Amino acid sequence: MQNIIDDIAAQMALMSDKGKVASYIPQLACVKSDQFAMSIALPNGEIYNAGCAQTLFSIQSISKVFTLTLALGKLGESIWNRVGREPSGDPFNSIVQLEHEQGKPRNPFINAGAIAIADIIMQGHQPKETLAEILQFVRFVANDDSIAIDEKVARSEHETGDRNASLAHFMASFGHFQNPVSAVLGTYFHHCSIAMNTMQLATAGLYLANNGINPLTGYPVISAKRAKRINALMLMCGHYDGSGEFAFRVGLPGKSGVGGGILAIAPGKASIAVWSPGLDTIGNSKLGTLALEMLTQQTGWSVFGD
Ligand SMILES: NC(=O)CC[C@H](N)C(=O)O
Repeated sequence: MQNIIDDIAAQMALMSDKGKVASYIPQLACVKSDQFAMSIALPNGEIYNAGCAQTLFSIQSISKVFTLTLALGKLGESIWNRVGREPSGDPFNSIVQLEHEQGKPRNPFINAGAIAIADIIMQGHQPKETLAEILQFVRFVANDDSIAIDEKVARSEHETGDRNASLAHFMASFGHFQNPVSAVLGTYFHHCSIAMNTMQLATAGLYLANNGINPLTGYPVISAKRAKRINALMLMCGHYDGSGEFAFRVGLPGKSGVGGGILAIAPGKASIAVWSPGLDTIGNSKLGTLALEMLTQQTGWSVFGD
């Protein structure tokens, strides 16, 4: 396994087109695009790393996997009254479907869906309390208490968050929100700004690769059925309008973030985190996707077979 990921990292270093770093969140535009990291965590506790696997990056939309898990834990299946379970086929920050579909976002991984999930989790509490709960959960599954929010990124998102504010206000206009829009947005911007490295992220995803149980601690995080369903959503919706392409090339449930990270789950086999900040035109990590494609080709881990 170490040879496989060392080889992938070496090949990535040779790529001339590493994609473009996100610039609509100014703080993310400062990140150097020539960085690459990959970590593969196995349910038996082994972890394999290549590249700058200790460098922290902004997990952005990957946080939506953790907030979805929390929301399901708090409110169970009733969350599906507020958020759908279908791929959107539209960009992550699109507003168009909301008008035709009574303010109900297609899925929990597009921005509108994740903002609705933030509202669901808050249950009348302040953003600070909700964020403490989200962080506590991420630290628990990553088995690492040092994980924190990057306040600079959160502020940067807030200052340039007109599109997300539009989505939130538009949904609120249908009477769906239970908390003030500004508080929901504050929660959303901050959970997107959690900073992690690939080692922490791969470890955090292990419960999804291991039937809902964190193999490092032995704690059941969620039921096996719920883990299966979250993986299904990641496969269908985790890369927005690039989800079909990701399934075609990589063949794993995966969730991308505009910070250049991807969390991919090979059920029963591994949790994989990859980071390379340069993005493709859809907003998914260019080299991250390529690295995962190489990995599934070499390991036969695609859920669709060799
Ligand atoms: N694709 C992403 O990672 C988007 C998340 C980012 N925080 C946003 O709201 O735009």
